[in-house]
Amino acid sequence: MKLIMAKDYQEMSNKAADVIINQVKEKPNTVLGLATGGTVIGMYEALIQDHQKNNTSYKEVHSVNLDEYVGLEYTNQQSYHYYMNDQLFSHIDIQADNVIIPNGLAENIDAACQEYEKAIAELGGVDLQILGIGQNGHIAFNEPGTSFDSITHKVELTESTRNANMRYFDSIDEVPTHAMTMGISTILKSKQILLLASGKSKAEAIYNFINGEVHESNPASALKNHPNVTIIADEEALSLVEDDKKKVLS
Ligand SMILES: N[C@@H]1[C@@H](O)[C@H](O)[C@@H](COP(=O)(O)O)O[C@@H]1O
Repeated sequence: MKLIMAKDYQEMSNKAADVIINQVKEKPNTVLGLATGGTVIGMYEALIQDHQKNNTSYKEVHSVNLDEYVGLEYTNQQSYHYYMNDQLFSHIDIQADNVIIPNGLAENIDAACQEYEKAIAELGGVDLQILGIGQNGHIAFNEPGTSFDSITHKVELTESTRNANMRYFDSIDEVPTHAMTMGISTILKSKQILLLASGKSKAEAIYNFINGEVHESNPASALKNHPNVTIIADEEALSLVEDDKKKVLS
């Protein structure tokens, strides 16, 4: 596991964008695994700026997203379909047909989960997966206690996650109770993983991830079993991690 330290949110975002840009330049038909949430917005902004300035092209890129709420219309601004179009896809030259996001509106969610897993496999797997981390260590919507063997599945969101995500909704009642998410084993199949964290609210999760043992009570800890993981975190997110630990990892 490698650690790239950043001063603040902006620097974290720029460094993460650079990893993606280099990947896409090296392999134009890259399969990108994308995330939603507040953490990655600055990274998407940096990608858009680079696309406008340097013409980095996403024409041959395929993307798969980590998760989606169950039951939210795609026109709902809080759906991850809406988010991805709004924050990234409508600003770059990625082709609509090359984008897949879990179908949280499917009549049969279990079947849709299986299809999603198959669709990722048919693309040859994810080359570079971007991840945020929840305050309770969740990755995508894999909450504490999720099996490390899990594949794409439907989950009931914990109160802690619904509360953390409430800031995007008008009230807690509007926050969906369920989501569809790539499983932990789906995520671990990615060839390279980039985990981003910014701010004090993530300090404990990052400390537990770096120092804690590998255990299903901490979903992020599964990443320690992966051969190619890079954390990009800012000073606040790293504020609880000991200096020697940071040195060893960077
Ligand atoms: N499902 C998403 C995750 O994919 C995201 O990484 C995490 C952190 O979100 P944020 O970046 O807004 O802190 O929580 C959300 O619930």
